[in-house]
Amino acid sequence: MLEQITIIGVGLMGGSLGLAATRRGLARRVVGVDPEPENRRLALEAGAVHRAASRVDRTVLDGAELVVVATPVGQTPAVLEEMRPHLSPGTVVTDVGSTKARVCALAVSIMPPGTWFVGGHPMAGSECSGMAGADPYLFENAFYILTPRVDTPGEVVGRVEGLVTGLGARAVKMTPEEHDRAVAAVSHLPHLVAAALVNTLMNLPEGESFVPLAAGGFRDTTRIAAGNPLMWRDIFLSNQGAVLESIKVFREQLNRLEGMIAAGNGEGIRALLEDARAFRRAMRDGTRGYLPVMHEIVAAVPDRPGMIAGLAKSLGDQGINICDIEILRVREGEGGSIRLAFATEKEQEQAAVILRQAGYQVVKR
Ligand SMILES: NC(=O)c1ccc[n+]([C@@H]2O[C@H](COP(=O)([O-])OP(=O)(O)OC[C@H]3O[C@@H](n4cnc5c(N)ncnc54)[C@H](O)[C@@H]3O)[C@@H](O)[C@H]2O)c1
Ligand SMILES: O=C(O)C(=O)C[C@]1(C(=O)O)C=C[C@@H](O)C=C1
Repeated sequence: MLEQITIIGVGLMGGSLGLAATRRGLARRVVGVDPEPENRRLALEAGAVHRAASRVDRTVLDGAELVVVATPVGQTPAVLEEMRPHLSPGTVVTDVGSTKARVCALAVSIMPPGTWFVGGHPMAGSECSGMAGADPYLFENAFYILTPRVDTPGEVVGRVEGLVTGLGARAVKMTPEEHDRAVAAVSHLPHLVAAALVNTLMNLPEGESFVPLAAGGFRDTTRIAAGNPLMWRDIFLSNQGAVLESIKVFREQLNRLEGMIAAGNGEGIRALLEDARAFRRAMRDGTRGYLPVMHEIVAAVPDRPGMIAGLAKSLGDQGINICDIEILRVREGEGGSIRLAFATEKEQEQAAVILRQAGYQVVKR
């Protein structure tokens, strides 16, 4: 257990980290710094921090073996500068920012001798912001990228890895440049496409009147467009090269599809969609990438009070753990469908049998 972790920026990520760190006993004391009074109040009230301060000074950094910077990436260099005169030798600083090359390069010149900076980025989050959106389970099973320099001592990297595993996440190491190219494709491009989808709808002459018709497709592809604009502005600007490279490839894909639709090239469209489907399905099946394997069923249930509790109890009584649950559709007063996910195929099969025996209509996915 560490003596003290100090978190600079107790918003969604910093607050979630504080909640997980205090609940899991990762440090004797967690100190938070945030200029927003509401975030400090909520962080203290929720037990994410033991002490909250409005600005960085010696008192918040003294005794901290680990400092986590969880501010928008545009603020991180200024925060490191602010901390610099107060950092004692041996202190390890990490961050949770979504881009790494720029901040890691700047940190080399800002960090005083005897102190260390190890870049970090949890691949988990949400479209919420501030302490109000914080979640103690946010890091559970998430991949957490670390970008240590080659000359960083093993015990320094080990201290940050200890935090990562302590939070329930899984550490993956790469260079800041590899990180930025990868997240440009898997996170930054999807965000800007989601924003462009929403703005496309709003810019159609009758776009607003179409909104009530939007179903799962629009909802699933645009959830992230509700994210914090200032945070995302900083991300795009601090990963300009890799984001522009991803946009170029995306534009080529869009042009190809446009050309095929204009030419009535049905075979070309089918082949292109076939490729996308095969790749996306392989991701869900866990044969590709980092998405956890999920074994799902969809149960049709009547719309009655206590229905979800009853369903969960039938499975819980048989020792079956539900990993994920989602209400897909509801017809008021009649019924709806619920998606349940399990860690193993065996549990999926057992759950389907139990729920069918209990009278539910069940399909495996
Ligand atoms: N939101 C996500 O899904 C997500 C996921 C992974 C990483 N990140 C990264 O995590 C970082 C924080 O994002 P977030 O979603 O928690 O944002 P947030 O807006 O919820 O939290 C940021 C916090 O930093 C505080 N802050 C701003 N300037 C500060 C300063 N100079 N000193 C101290 N505190 C300051 C703000 O008051 C706010 O509470 C960003 O760098 C972001 O790129 C976000
Ligand atoms: O909203 C989510 O579900 C996220 O995980 C957010 C998300 C992402 O693009 O996947 C957003 C920014 C990050 O830096 C990491 C994660």
